[in-house]
Amino acid sequence: MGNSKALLGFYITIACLAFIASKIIMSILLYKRWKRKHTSIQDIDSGGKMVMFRSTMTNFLRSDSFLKKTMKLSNKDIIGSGGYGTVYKLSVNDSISFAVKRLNRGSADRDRSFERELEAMGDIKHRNIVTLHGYYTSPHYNLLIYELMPNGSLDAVLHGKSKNKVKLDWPSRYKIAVGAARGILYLHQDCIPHIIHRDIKSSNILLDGNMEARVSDFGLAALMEPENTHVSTFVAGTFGYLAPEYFDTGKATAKGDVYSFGVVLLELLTGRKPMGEEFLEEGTKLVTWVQGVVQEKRPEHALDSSLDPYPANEVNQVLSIALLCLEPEPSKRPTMATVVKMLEHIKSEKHVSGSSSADILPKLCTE
Ligand SMILES: Nc1ncnc2c1ncn2[C@@H]1O[C@H](COP(=O)(O)OP(=O)(O)OP(=O)(O)O)[C@@H](O)[C@H]1O
Repeated sequence: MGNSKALLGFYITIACLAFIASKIIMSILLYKRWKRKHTSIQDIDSGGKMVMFRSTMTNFLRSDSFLKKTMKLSNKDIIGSGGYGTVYKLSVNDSISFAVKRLNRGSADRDRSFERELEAMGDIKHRNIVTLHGYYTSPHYNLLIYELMPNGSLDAVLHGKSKNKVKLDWPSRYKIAVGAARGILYLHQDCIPHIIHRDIKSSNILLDGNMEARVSDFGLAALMEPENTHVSTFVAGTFGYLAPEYFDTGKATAKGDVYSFGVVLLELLTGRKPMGEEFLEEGTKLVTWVQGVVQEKRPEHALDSSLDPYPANEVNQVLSIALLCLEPEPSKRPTMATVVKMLEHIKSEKHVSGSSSADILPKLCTE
C-alpha cells in the first residue's frame, strides 16, 4: 500500500516536471520564432518600444539609427493627416522610405492586446494591401510604420489634391477597381480571423509605383475602439460611404464593406466625391444621384467626362456591379468574392466565346 502511494507520488512528480519542462520549451521556441520575425528596441529616453517585423525591406535597417530618425520626424515630413492622426514620410536612404502614422492615443490606456493586434496586422501580406512593417508604442502616442505608397491615395489622384496629379484613364481605373476588390476580399476571406475593414473609401486606397491599388488602414477601426472591445458598435467609417443599415444597427459587417466599395466604384466612374458640394446643395449624395440618373435611363450622364473616349461595354458593366454593391438590402449585395469574379470577368470575357456580361452578372449575383 505504502509502496503504491510512493509510486503514485513519483508518477505525479514526473508528470508535473514534464508539464513544466514542455511549457518552458514551448516558451523558448515561441520566443525564438518571435525573435526570428521581429527586431525590438527599447527607447530608454521616452520609455517607448519599437518593434520592426523582419522582411527584405527592414532586414538591413540598423534599429538604433532607424529609431533616432523616427524620433526626429517633424512637420516638414508630414504627407497627410486623417481622423486617427498624422502621416509622415520617413526616408532611410534614396531608395527606401516608410510612411509613419502617428496615432494620437498612447499605450498608457492600452493593454497587451493592442500589440497582439499589431503583430497580427504585420502578418498580413498581399499585393493589394499596404504592408505594416512595424510599430512604436509609448505612454503618450503610438506610431505605425507602413510601406510608403509613392502615388498617394486614390482620393487625392481622383479629386485633384495630388501634387503630382496623374490623369486616370479607363484601364488605370479598372485596374485600381480590381486590385482594391482583391485586397478587400483577402481581408474578408483569407485572413484568420476574417477582417472587416469598416472604413473602405478612396483615401484608404493607396497607389504604389505601378498605380496598383493597395488597401490601407485595415484593422485600424477595431484597434482604435475605446477599450478595444471588438464589439462592433463604435461609430467607425465615413459619411457618404456607410451602408444604410449601419445607421440602425451600428454593426460593422462584410456587406457593409461591399457597400462602401460600391461607393468607391462610383467615384472611379464619375470622378465625383460621395458628398460633393454639388450634391449637398441639392440635398442628395453621389449614390442617390447616380441611382436617379440610371433610373432615368441616361447613365452616360453620370460618367466622368475626362474618361472620354471609353469602352462603353466595360464601363456599363462596372456601373452594374457598383449598383449591386449599393443595394439597400445587405443580403441582395454580392459578396466580395463575387464582386472580384464579376470585375475580372469583364476583361476575361473577350477571350471566352459564347458568354457575355449580361449572362454572368445575374448568375453571379444569385450566389
Ligand atoms: N502608406 C502610405 N503611403 C503614402 N501615403 C500615405 C500612406 N498612408 C497614408 N498616406 C497619406 O496620408 C493621408 C492621410 O492618411 P490617413 O489614413 O491618416 O487618413 P485618411 O485615410 O485620409 O482619413 P481617416 O483617418 O479618416 O481614415 C492619406 O490620404 C494619404 O495621402
